[in-house]
Amino acid sequence: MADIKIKMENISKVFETEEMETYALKNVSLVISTGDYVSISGPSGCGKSTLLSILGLLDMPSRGEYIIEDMNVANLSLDEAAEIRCKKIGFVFQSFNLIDDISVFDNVALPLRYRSDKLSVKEIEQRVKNCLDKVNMSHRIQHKPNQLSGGQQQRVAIARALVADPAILLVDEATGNLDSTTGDQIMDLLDELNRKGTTICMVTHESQYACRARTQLKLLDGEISSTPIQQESKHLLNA
Ligand SMILES: Nc1ncnc2c1ncn2[C@@H]1O[C@H](COP(=O)(O)OP(=O)(O)OP(=O)(O)O)[C@@H](O)[C@H]1O
Repeated sequence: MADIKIKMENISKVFETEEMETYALKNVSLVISTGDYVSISGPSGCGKSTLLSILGLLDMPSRGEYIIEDMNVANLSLDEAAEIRCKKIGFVFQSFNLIDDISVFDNVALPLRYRSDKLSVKEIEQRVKNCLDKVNMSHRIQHKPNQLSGGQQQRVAIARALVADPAILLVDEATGNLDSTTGDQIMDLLDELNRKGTTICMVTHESQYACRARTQLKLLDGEISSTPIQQESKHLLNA
């Protein structure tokens, strides 16, 4: 049986104000195994961002179980969540969120420098170079982000997301700021990273990208509305 990276059971998220309760997620259950490639799609307001925020420990569920690599993470304090997020989650956003004042090298090194367990300078250098190789950006290591094209900036952002060797890469509309050709190239890169072993969970509203994923989840009104095109493996939903 494949290694389970992520397991959610009956995750619900309710946003409460004095006047009303909004159920953004209702009893969502899913399993993501090592090497999976999962897409999450659905109409505006169906809960995609909420699910990604909870997967990425940016927000906590109201109810339910959330396990990352055997660790129960459903009820962490903000500080605990930040520490685990740093080590276990790689994020790629629509806006590349790179820092323009520092080099590509330093942007990619950032997640390693903010960890509580410090790595040696040499190890940081090796990891950064290795990740820039993976995304074909080694030739721009001393450039600043604003000297790069949009597609190149997204490649650097992907390298930064991979540098801490996370359990999973969470991708939020990675192609939203790119023209279609560059967007396709970024998707090709994600496909390649997945073929080489990176576990990916991606939110997209583009059906031609969603269907590249092996497991395609559709959300509707906070619930998983369709089971994936099921493979022989363990991407079981609502188990
Ligand atoms: N902070 C909040 N307070 C109250 N309701 C919220 C809050 N955040 C999200 N919601 C509600 O939760 C539901 C899911 O929102 P979410 O942002 O996850 O949807 P989405 O699928 O990502 O939408 P989009 O594709 O438009 O970005 C929506 O009905 C939204 O109005």
